[in-house]
Amino acid sequence: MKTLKDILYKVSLTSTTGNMDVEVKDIVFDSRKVSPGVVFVAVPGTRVDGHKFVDQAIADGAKAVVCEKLPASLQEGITYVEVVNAANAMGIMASNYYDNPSRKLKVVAVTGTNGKTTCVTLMQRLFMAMGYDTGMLSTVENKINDEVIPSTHTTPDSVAINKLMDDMVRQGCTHCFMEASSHAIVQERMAGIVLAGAVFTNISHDHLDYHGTFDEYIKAKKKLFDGLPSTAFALVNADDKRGMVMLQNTSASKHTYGLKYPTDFKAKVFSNTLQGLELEINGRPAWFRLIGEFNAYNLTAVLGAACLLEEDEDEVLMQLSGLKGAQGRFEQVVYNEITSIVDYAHTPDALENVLKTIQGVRTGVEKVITVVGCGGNRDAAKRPLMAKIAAEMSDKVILTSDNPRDEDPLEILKQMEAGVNPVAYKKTMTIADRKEAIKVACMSANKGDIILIAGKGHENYQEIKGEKFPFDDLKIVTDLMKLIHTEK
Ligand SMILES: CC(=O)N[C@H]1[C@@H](OP(=O)(O)OP(=O)(O)OC[C@H]2O[C@@H](n3ccc(=O)[nH]c3=O)[C@H](O)[C@@H]2O)O[C@H](CO)[C@@H](O)[C@@H]1O[C@H](C)C(=O)N[C@@H](C)C(=O)N[C@H](CCC(=O)O)C(=O)O
Ligand SMILES: Nc1ncnc2c1ncn2[C@@H]1O[C@H](COP(=O)(O)OP(=O)(O)OP(=O)(O)O)[C@@H](O)[C@H]1O
Ligand SMILES: N[C@H](CCC[C@H](N)C(=O)O)C(=O)O
Ligand SMILES: [Mg+2]
Repeated sequence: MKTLKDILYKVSLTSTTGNMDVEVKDIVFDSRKVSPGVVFVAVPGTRVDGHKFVDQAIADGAKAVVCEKLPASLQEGITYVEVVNAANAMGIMASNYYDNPSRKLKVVAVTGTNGKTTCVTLMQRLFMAMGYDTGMLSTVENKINDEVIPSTHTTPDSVAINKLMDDMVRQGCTHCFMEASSHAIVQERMAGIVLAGAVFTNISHDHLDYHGTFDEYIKAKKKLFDGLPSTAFALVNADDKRGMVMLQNTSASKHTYGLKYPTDFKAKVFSNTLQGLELEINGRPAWFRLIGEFNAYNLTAVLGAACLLEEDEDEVLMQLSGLKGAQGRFEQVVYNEITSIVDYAHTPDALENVLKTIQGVRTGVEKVITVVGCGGNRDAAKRPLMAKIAAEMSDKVILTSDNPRDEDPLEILKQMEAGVNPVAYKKTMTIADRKEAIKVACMSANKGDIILIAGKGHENYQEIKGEKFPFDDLKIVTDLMKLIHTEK
């Protein structure tokens, strides 16, 4: 078992009081999960300050406390460690506790507003297809080879990341592909993780509720690149205005990908249909099962990362060509010649891209019917924008609920409606009940039409006031289509 001194290696300390040789049973940052013998780390949060729970943690058996501010009175027999940044210290401690598993793997992190899950899913499947044992940390699921470990966040907390990576090492994995959300970067969930590479997909409007300004949001993404070691690669989308910004202060080797400018990894779209994408990628023609120009970016990023990990380009392209996209990303069900698409587009940029793709592949006079909502307790500024885009780019729009959480669904919908241009009122309606909204979309569709159900993708719940009720867009639309469109 490791001692407190062992796991504090490389943490910036302000002061220590008590026995540093105390054995550590676990690292815990939630007082409600404390058991005897653990180290409790007090982290200032967005709702409460973890320092408030130090006494509770000790009462429940914590042997040591790591904090940014010492309590007014210290208890006998407890070790107190004062640090500059508790979340950062916790990441380093977690890495030490698990013997730095990220150093035993090639870890590639993908950041950006959209495309992270798609990229890491493709990367993990690609490396599995090429014969490697690999792990993945993503929004949809965490994986160690084929074993699925349910995911609670896009990027787990630092203790969970290290535990998962330790399991990956134990199971013989050589690579781990992970999403780096901006929340995780700001909250130091990846402190102590050694990366072999980082990829930037794009940045657009999201999470301003959390970051405050767009500049702060950009800074959060950039921090990932600023912290890369010189042994790592940094691969960025050169077509995104902020791609080069990410490279400004990195010590890593710098690489670009894109569709528009000369880049290290470059693609051109030959054709884009509901069956797949035909690209010229790094000068070679190749066919892929994914749909939409945005996926041409994702595929090029994946090709780039694999080449920078020194894989053979021909082999990569051959394997990549056979792969399916991630669950809930442009998933299609065709019933009675009506195509229903479930997609996780939950930002204005993603919604616009998906609708552009649909507009690009429609062949005739068929209608595009969009069902979309915006999450509660999340960035409110995207609500009118998403409704505006949906109304402008569809023939019929049904605004509905998407995880209202603690907010009033009707209030969220009012904010969405405010973005709809009056000329589009006629084709827009609001139905708060998401199942009812999908049903009306199915009833309005005729042969050839395309229904887009956006925002929830793989999610199998609707979160209302702290409770998650079962809800699965794909299953609901499939059942409703059969019910409504089976010819009698
Ligand atoms: C806004 C946000 O990111 N919150 C995360 C944050 O919680 P918080 O700062 O609100 O914590 P808090 O409730 O204020 O508590 C502060 C500290 O006191 C501790 N505490 C609290 C209560 C108590 O009784 N005892 C106790 O010890 C808490 O464990 C915590 O350490 O730290 C927690 C522990 O790591 C996270 O679980 C939590 O994620 C919440 C659930 C969440 O919804 N996060 C989302 C926004 C998120 O992280 N999303 C990104 C993806 C976004 C994207 O699409 O790009 C993700 O990576 O998943
Ligand atoms: N490269 C891209 N550029 C723009 N939009 C994209 C891109 N890739 C995917 N999208 C759109 O964004 C949606 C979310 O994609 P994905 O889940 O891969 O992103 P993510 O970054 O992991 O999102 P999250 O932050 O919620 O985890 C997709 O359903 C699709 O509509
Ligand atoms: N990772 C994103 C997912 C949003 C998905 C959407 N369905 C919602 O609930 O708002 C978030 O937590 O903001
Ligand atoms: Mg994701």
